[in-house]
This record gives sequence, C-alpha cells and structure tokens, in this order.
Amino acid sequence: MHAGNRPHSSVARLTSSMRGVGSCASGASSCADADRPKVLITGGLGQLGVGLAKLLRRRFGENNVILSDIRKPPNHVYHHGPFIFSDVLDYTSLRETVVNNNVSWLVHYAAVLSAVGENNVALAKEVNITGLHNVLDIATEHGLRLFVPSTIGAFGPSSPRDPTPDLCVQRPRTIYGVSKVHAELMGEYYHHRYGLDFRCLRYPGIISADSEPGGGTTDYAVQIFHAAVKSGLFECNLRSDTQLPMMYIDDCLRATLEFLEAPAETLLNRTYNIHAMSFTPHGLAQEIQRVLPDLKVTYNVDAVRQAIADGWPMALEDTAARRDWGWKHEYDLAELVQAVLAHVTTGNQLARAH
Ligand SMILES: NC(=O)C1=CN([C@@H]2O[C@H](COP(=O)(O)OP(=O)(O)OC[C@H]3O[C@@H](n4cnc5c(N)ncnc54)[C@H](O)[C@@H]3O)[C@@H](O)[C@H]2O)C=CC1
Ligand SMILES: CC(=O)[C@H](N)C(=O)O
Repeated sequence: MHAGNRPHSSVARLTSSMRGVGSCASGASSCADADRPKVLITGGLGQLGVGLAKLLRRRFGENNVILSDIRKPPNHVYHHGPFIFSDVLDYTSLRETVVNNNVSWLVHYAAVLSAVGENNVALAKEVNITGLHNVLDIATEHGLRLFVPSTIGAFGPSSPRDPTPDLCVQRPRTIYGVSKVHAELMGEYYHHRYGLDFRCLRYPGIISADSEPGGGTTDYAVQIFHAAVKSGLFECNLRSDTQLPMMYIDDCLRATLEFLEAPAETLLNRTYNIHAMSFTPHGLAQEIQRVLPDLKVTYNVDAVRQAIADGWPMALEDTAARRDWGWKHEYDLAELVQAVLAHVTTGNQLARAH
C-alpha cells in the first residue's frame, strides 16, 4: 500500500534480525525482565487473539503484550492490558506502532477467514495478502520474530487428505487458502533470503467456548455447543459425515506459545502441521448427546461451506512438530466436549444471574 514509504535498507539491517528477541527457558512459568519479549498481536479481537493475549501476559507480563485490531474492544478487554487500534493495511502506522512500543515479537492474526473470504474476495485479498506483505517487511526491517498462522485451508482437493503431511501438493480452491499458502511461502522465503525469524503453524478448526468464530467453514463446531445449551436445537450447515481436523483453543494457544519459545536451532521446518483430533458433525453431536441427550441436530447444507470442507484434510500428519519442538495435544473429543460444555453452561448461568 505504502510501498513508496518503505525503507530500502531492510536487507542491510537483517543481520540484526533476532537481536533483542529473548526467549524464556521452556517450562518456567514466567521469565526474567531482560528475557521478556514485547509482543504485538494484530487482528486480536477475533476468536483467538484475546485468549492468546491472556496466555502470553501470564508468561511475559501484562504490559508486554499489546492487543490490536480495527474494531472497538469490549470493556473486559479494554480494561485488562494494552489495546491499540492498528490496521494491517496501514504500513506507516503499523511500523510506527512497532517502533514506538519496541515490539520484538509479532503475532499476525488479522485475516479474513474461509467462508467470509469466498463472499468478499477483494477484501480477503487485501487483508490476507497486502496485510501480510506489510507485516513481513516491517518484521524484517526491525528484526522481529514473526508468527503467522496457516490453516488446514492451505490444502485442497488434490492434497492427500487422510492424513495430510507437512509437505505435499497445495492447490487450495479458496482465496483464504491461496492467501495462506502465499503467507507460508513468503515467510519461508524471507527466512532463507533475509534471516527473518518466521514461524508458522497450520491450525485445524479451533473450538472455543467464550469467543465467537469469525466466519469460517469449521464454525459449526463452536455454534453447536451454544445451541445445545440454550435451546437443544441445532441446524448444521455441513453434511453429517464431513470429517475435519479440530482442536480445543487451549491446545492451540499453548502450541503457539511453545512454538514461539522453541529455540531456532530445533526448528527444522518453518511451517508445521499440528493435529489433535478429527470428527464429523454426527460424531460431535453424539458426544454432546452423552451429556445433553435432548440435543436435536438437523442438517441444512450450505453449498459454499460444504464445497470448501470437501477439499480440506480429514486429518493432519504432525510428526515433525512432535519431534522438533515437542508438540503434544491434551484434548481429545471427549475432553473437548466436557471442557466446552462446562464453560458454556457456566457462562449462560452467569448471564442469567445478571
Ligand atoms: N479460528 C480458527 O479456527 C483458525 C484460525 N486460523 C488463523 O488464526 C488467525 C486468527 O483467527 P481468528 O481469531 O479465528 O480470526 P477472526 O476472523 O475471528 O478474527 C480476525 C480479526 O482480524 C481483524 N481484522 C480484519 N481486518 C483487519 C485489518 N485490516 N487490520 C487489523 N485487523 C483486521 C478482525 O477485526 C478480526 O477481529 C487467522 O489468521 C486465521 O486465519 C487458522 C486456522 C484455524
Ligand atoms: C480452519 C480455518 O482456517 C477456519 N476456522 C475456517 O474455517 O476458515
């Protein structure tokens, strides 16, 4: 966007890459001041950002983690740690934020997800591709550690689907997927060419209890819990036998922190699959019905979402993540259902009490 404003010295400065990016010893619950990174999270008001900020603030201190987005934060977010407006399409202002706050790690969550992206390709292209270019250049210029999540959506119908390995054909058929393959490749290129400390995990569909999904194909797996507790009725927009890889948010956020803290020399790859479980809408409904037997699920298939899901992996192969930096999931389907139902039920009781 503001290419004309960009410094031409970014390559020359790359030798300073990673300087000042201290990493805390794994296993410690918090780290010494000198080792604490200053983290900026873009797109932080979506399904994942607030939870990640909470986790990182526990580890690095409240004021060392800045949440940012282009939306107004709810009160509970605004009053619990630094929040600023930051549009990833505004190169100059993003650069200013990084400089003024002495940012050393950047978690780039701003994105337009799969279903919304198919409805607004121009917006997805702008946010997911132009936004990424801005972030890559700024991270490179200032020697940041840069985390960009990828997704199961970075694969397509011609990829092996069960399981999908780290390295295979990637020909996604959504603008979301295309933009994420682009992010993986650009990040790896900047790593090899300029020494950028680029790190990327391919997340499965993420299930959370207290944050809403932002318009993806896997959203049904969050919405079903709220419907199950509120009304006992759920209309699912994917076919009952659509198997996709999924993960509980606590595992996803912990993976992100552990991966960010992993010593660079242990990372043989810069982009890793991570896996926890796979299920279908039918399988998830059955598991919820063990606790809430009255739940009734009907199916009204959304053609766009179904076509997307039909080209996505059924399971991810993640032995490299387990081998290189010790990835291990804690939640399988039964634990996931218990945890999410407990949160949603408590949340509903509290809401009724007020
Ligand atoms: N939630 C999931 O199941 C998965 C998420 N991911 C990735 O994780 C990241 C975070 O995902 P979610 O929190 O679920 O996304 P989300 O859609 O819930 O939130 C994205 C956020 O980006 C913000 N945003 C949009 N345009 C922006 C701009 N120009 N500048 C700054 N912020 C902007 C939005 O306001 C929103 O708060 C995304 O990159 C997504 O692709 C990957 C796989 C699975
Ligand atoms: C799996 C994802 O990337 C996201 N939840 C989506 O469905 O678009």
